[in-house]
Amino acid sequence: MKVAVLGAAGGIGQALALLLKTQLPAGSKLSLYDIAPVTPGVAVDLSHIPTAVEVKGFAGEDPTPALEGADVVLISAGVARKPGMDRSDLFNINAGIVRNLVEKCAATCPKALIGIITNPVNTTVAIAAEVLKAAGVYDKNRLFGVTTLDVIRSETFVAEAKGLNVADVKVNVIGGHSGVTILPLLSQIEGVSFSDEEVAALTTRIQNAGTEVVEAKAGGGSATLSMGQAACRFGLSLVRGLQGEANVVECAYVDGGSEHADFFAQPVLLGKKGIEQVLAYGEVSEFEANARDAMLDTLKADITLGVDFVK
Ligand SMILES: NC(=O)c1ccc[n+]([C@@H]2O[C@H](COP(=O)([O-])OP(=O)(O)OC[C@H]3O[C@@H](n4cnc5c(N)ncnc54)[C@H](O)[C@@H]3O)[C@@H](O)[C@H]2O)c1
Ligand SMILES: O=C(O)C[C@H](O)C(=O)O
Repeated sequence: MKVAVLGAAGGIGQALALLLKTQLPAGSKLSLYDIAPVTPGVAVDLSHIPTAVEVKGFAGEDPTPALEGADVVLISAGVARKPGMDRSDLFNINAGIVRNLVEKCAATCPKALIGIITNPVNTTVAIAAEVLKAAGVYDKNRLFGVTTLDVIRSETFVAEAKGLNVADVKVNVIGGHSGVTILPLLSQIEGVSFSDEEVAALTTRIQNAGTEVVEAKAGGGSATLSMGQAACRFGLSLVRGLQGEANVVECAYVDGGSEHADFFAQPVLLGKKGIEQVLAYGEVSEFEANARDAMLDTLKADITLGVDFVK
């Protein structure tokens, strides 16, 4: 199994690469690419960790050597937010970066599963889909917006608020990955109940958690370590699915035939070809149904921006 990380010298990329080096199955290959010249050095550094995962690093303008034979490509290349910015403010720079990198994926590893981390995810995933379509290699079951950070934040915050063992808390997060488009389905969590005030406060905290980190880092970037962990969890789930493990389910932002929008985050069953089955997200409360319906204009506009960028 070969996993490529594009943007591997960045805050997320290095954390993710470290976690993958220590957690990918024995015999895997880890391929690191970034325009930053330090990238081969990041690979040398990681290669001294005693695990049976081979690491190679590539820098420069062309990611092709890093992508050859890749089964999974995780893309975190691009710029991150600073205080006062919205994720959509990253579009001008990151749209072109994602387009160019996905063009290379289409040419070099068209069957790879691609996970897009680069913001604004609601839009960059639509860009990736259009690029793959233009290259004639689009398979909606192989493209994912990585929204796992919203899931792990929800699980952490709920466990904290209710005094639960976080390992026992599972939360579906649907919609997209920005502001009101992030919708944790708190009503579905087993064994807990929330007041209306608690639901409103927790939902807002989860939706604003990225901003919480951006402000705490005070100009030094956005979430990198928690995102590294989230991307590692998601990447390992993709690998487990490819290896034929049963019942691997993650929420992700996908082209899953949703009635709500062309791309929508919801649970998916992962398998040997990527998405095996898009799963229903289940019953929602009145609060959640209203929040879901209220997000759709924003989500659809984000998607259209991405489609129009490529067309
Ligand atoms: N999906 C999520 O939940 C989530 C969470 C956190 C951050 N993000 C996003 O991830 C992205 C990366 O964040 P970060 O904190 O790692 O940023 P960072 O600035 O630390 O790292 C970005 C890396 O991308 C590299 N890069 C830039 N252009 C490139 C190109 N054309 N080809 C290859 N590499 C290139 C840079 O050299 C840098 O090493 C941002 O867009 C951020 O908003 C997404
Ligand atoms: O908030 C950001 O800009 C980064 C990321 O999308 C996050 O949710 O932490």
